[in-house]
Amino acid sequence: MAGATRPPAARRRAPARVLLQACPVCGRLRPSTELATHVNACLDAGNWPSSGAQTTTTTTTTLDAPGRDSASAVPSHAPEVSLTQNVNVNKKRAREEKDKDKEEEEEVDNDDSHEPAKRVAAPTTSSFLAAWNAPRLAGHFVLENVITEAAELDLLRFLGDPTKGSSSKQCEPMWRLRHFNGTAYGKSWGIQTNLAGRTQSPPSLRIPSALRCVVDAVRERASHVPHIGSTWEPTEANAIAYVPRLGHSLEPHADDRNLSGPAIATLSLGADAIMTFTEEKGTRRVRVPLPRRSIAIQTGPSRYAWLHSIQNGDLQGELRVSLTFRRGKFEMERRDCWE
Ligand SMILES: O=C(O)CCC(=O)C(=O)O
Ligand SMILES: [Fe+2]
Repeated sequence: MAGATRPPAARRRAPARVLLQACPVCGRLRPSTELATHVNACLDAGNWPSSGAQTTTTTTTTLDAPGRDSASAVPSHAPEVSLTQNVNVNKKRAREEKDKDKEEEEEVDNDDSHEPAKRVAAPTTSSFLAAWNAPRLAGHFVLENVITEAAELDLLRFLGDPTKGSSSKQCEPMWRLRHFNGTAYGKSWGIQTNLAGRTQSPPSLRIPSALRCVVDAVRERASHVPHIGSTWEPTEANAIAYVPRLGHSLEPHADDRNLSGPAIATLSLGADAIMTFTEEKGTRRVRVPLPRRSIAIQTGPSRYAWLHSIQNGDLQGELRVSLTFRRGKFEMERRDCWE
C-alpha cells in the first residue's frame, strides 16, 4: 500500500509553493520573482517573439461601438485562441491548481503540528496578467486597468477639455490645435523637442506632479518590460486630445528614434481606441486595442521597426486623451523636468 511507505503525517509539511508565470517572450514558466530578469535576458538574447508566434494566451478587447465590426478590434495576427478559449484554459489551470491544493489540504489535515499550510494565490489572476503583459506585437505591451475610474476623471479634469472653450486653469499650457502627425489638440511639458531642427532643450514648463501617478503605475506594472524596470524616469510628456467628430486622427509615424529613449509609455483616457501598427520595411499590419485606463508601452521592434497611427474611425466616444511619456536623449535631472 502506497500510504504505508509515507512518513508519519505529523512530519509532513506542505511543500513550499512558488508562483510561476509564463515569460511573455519565450513562453517558458519562471518563478514570478525571477520573471523580470528572465525577460530581459531573453530579449537581450534577441528572442523577440515574431508576430503571431507567441505561445502565451492573448486576450482581445471588443470595443463596443454600434455599426462597427467588433472583430476589427482583434489584432490581425492574433493567435488562433479566442477569449473564451483563454478563459477555459485559465479555468482549467485554476481547477488543476485547486485539485493540487485539495490534495495537499487532505495531506496536511492529519498534520498535528498546527502550523498553517502555506498557500499561494489562485493562478487565474497571474495568468491574465501574463496574457496582458505579453506583447501581441514584438516589444509592445498593453497593461489594462492601470488607474481607477476616479483617477481617470481627476486626470481628465486636471488636463481640461479643449472642446469646452478653455483649458483647465490649473494645467498649463493651454491646449492648442496641432497638425503634426495628424490633427488633434496637444500640449507638452518637460524637455522641449524641436523635431524639425532635431534638437532638444531644457524644459520651459516642468511636468506637473499630478501626472506622476502614471510613472508610478508604469514602474509598478511594467517593471519586467525592457528599458523600463522599477526606476524608469521620463523627462518629457505630451498630451493629445482627439475629438472624433472633428475628424481628428494620428497619422502613421515613429516617435523620434534618436531624440527619445527606447521605451515610450502612453496612458489612454476617456475612451477606447485602436492603434494600427504598420511594418516599416514590410506589409504587415497589426491592430492593437488601447482600452481607456490602459498604458501601452512601445519598445524593441514595435518602436524601431513599425509605424503607429490611429484612424479617425478607430476613436471611440466624444473625447480621447492620451498622455505619452518619454525619456529624452538630452540628459536632465528629474528635479529639472518635474514639478
Ligand atoms: O494617442 C496615442 O495613443 C499615441 C500618441 C503618439 O503616438 C505620440 O504622441 O507620439
Ligand atoms: Fe507616437
